[in-house]
Amino acid sequence: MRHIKASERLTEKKVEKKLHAEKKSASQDEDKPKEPKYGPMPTLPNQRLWTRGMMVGGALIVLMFTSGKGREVTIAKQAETVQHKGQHVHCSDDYTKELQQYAGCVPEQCGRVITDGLVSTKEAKDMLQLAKKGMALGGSDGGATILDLHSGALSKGTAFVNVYSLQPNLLTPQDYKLYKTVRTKIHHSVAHHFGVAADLLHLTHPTFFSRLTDIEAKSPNDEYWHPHVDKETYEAFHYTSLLYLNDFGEDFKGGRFVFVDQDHTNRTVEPKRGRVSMFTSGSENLHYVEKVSSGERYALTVSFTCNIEAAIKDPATPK
Ligand SMILES: O=C(O)CCC(=O)C(=O)O
Ligand SMILES: [Fe+2]
Repeated sequence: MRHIKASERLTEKKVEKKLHAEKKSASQDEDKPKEPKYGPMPTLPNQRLWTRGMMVGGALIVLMFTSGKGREVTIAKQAETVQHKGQHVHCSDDYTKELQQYAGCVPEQCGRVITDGLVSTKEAKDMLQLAKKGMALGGSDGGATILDLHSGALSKGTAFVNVYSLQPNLLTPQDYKLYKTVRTKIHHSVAHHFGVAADLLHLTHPTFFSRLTDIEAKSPNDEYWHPHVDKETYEAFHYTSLLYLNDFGEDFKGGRFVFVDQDHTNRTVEPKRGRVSMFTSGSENLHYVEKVSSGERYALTVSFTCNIEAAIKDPATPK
């Protein structure tokens, strides 16, 4: 067992409190008690009550079978500014095996947090330019182009090329600096919100820029809209974060991020430039991205692990 320092304990307590408070306010938002609209219910003779009850019950059953859709809640709209808005979600069993091995790092409190303002609009704009510069050297034939500045992988046609082989001096010293500044901010924010000491958390593969469009998929890599669990795709993942680089509804249509929750509720995040979404990577956070219907949607996926063997380094100037 790792000995948790008193100061860390305090931080964890605070985070726990914060997540509780956020959960409370989130559910309060969603389930505000309504004033009775039509005044008190009239009292009815027993028989009529029965018939009424049967009718209402029947209608409910029909509704359940015909709608089958559950409800939708928006966690963060593009037009609003949110600060650490999120929910607690009961952790899945996905981490049980690792709890001892990576004590103090593996999620024990699961959920998601969305925050604007951590990454400035200027930083997000500059990151977008960086993504565009790299992607100009390739691009998928289908709807999803990815650029991984750690490995150099870039979609081209229906396969991948290495941007550093194509252009060794692609990134300027300012580019490296910007990338590192932004990813360090996200790193500390993930650590803080999930109550983990930042040095126990490591950046992992794949961490990449994405550009999503409405172009028809040409390879399985282009099919970005399937519901999935990040930890099932990449075992080392413990925390996933996303930085959105442009705006839903303005730069592109469709492309909202959707958490598919066990309570038959889809909880949606609308991408907004500079918005960061962080969540635990297990099956408590099943999610998908809606198909983009027009425009180009840019984001950066930043992935974290507790397993130092799966750690990757920041991109650095070639020697
Ligand atoms: O771009 C997004 O909003 C999410 C992408 C995603 O689900 C992923 O990279 O695993
Ligand atoms: Fe994902």
